[in-house]
Amino acid sequence: MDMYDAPHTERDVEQKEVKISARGVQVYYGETHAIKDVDVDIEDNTVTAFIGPSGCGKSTFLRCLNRMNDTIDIARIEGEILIDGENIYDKRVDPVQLRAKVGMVFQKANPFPKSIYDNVAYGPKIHGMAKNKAELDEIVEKALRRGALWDEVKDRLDASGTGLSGGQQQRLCIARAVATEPEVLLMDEPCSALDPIATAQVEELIDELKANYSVVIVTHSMQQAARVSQKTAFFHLGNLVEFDETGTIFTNPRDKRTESYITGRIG
Ligand SMILES: Nc1ncnc2c1ncn2[C@@H]1O[C@H](COP(=O)(O)OP(=O)(O)OP(=O)(O)O)[C@@H](O)[C@H]1O
Repeated sequence: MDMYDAPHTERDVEQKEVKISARGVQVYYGETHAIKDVDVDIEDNTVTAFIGPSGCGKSTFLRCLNRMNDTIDIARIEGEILIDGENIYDKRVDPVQLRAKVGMVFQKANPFPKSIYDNVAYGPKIHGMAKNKAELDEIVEKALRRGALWDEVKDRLDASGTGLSGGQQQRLCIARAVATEPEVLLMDEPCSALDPIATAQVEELIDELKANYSVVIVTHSMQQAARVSQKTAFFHLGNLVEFDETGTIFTNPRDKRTESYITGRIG
């Protein structure tokens, strides 16, 4: 085979814009050095998976991306994280505004004990996104559609969010997160409490969300990382060991530690 017959190569992989740039990030919890000098560029319109053995720092690093670690007294962060070129740790950045731009979905669905409508309307209300009820209705409908939940709840928007099934609650939390028009969505093991059918629905939704957001997902399931992500970062003992196309990480990793993890020898 000569070069003209060469199969599609990496050059054909579409280059997306960098949304988040981390440089020299260190995180300490008291004496524990949880994240060690991490550099990474996370792209827009891409699902990026963080994988690695328990305690390797995946959630810690995820929480750095919307300053959720600020809420942990003993946590100390060094280095720079830029979103659209702006350092999110700059003193002028308001963490509340930042978290509207960088939404988060947690392991366990945590709807407020309020109606489905109010769960989604809450963020847009506090951020003054709607001038009147009609505009708020529109925002709520759009967010519930983005959360792939609208058809299931449109006739019972006044019912309590906590009365939905686990999978529906998680999609409600995704709808709540997208209602404030974020640009980045962070998901910390969003399917770990869901059954296989609800997991498949949420995974399908994650795939759709990448059209509008940069999505970063922490997962313990390598199958899930392989199914939903285009880029994968492998963490080990606080180090970002390898970051590449998901296909490369799972079929041709460069580092022995990555190989051991994906073949089940560590973790
Ligand atoms: N709030 C905290 N206070 C003190 N230490 C913490 C805190 N959160 C995490 N750590 C420590 O930081 C390290 C990284 O933890 P982290 O939860 O980020 O790992 P992880 O890869 O997400 O783990 P898992 O897969 O088990 O959720 C661990 O040593 C953990 O014990």
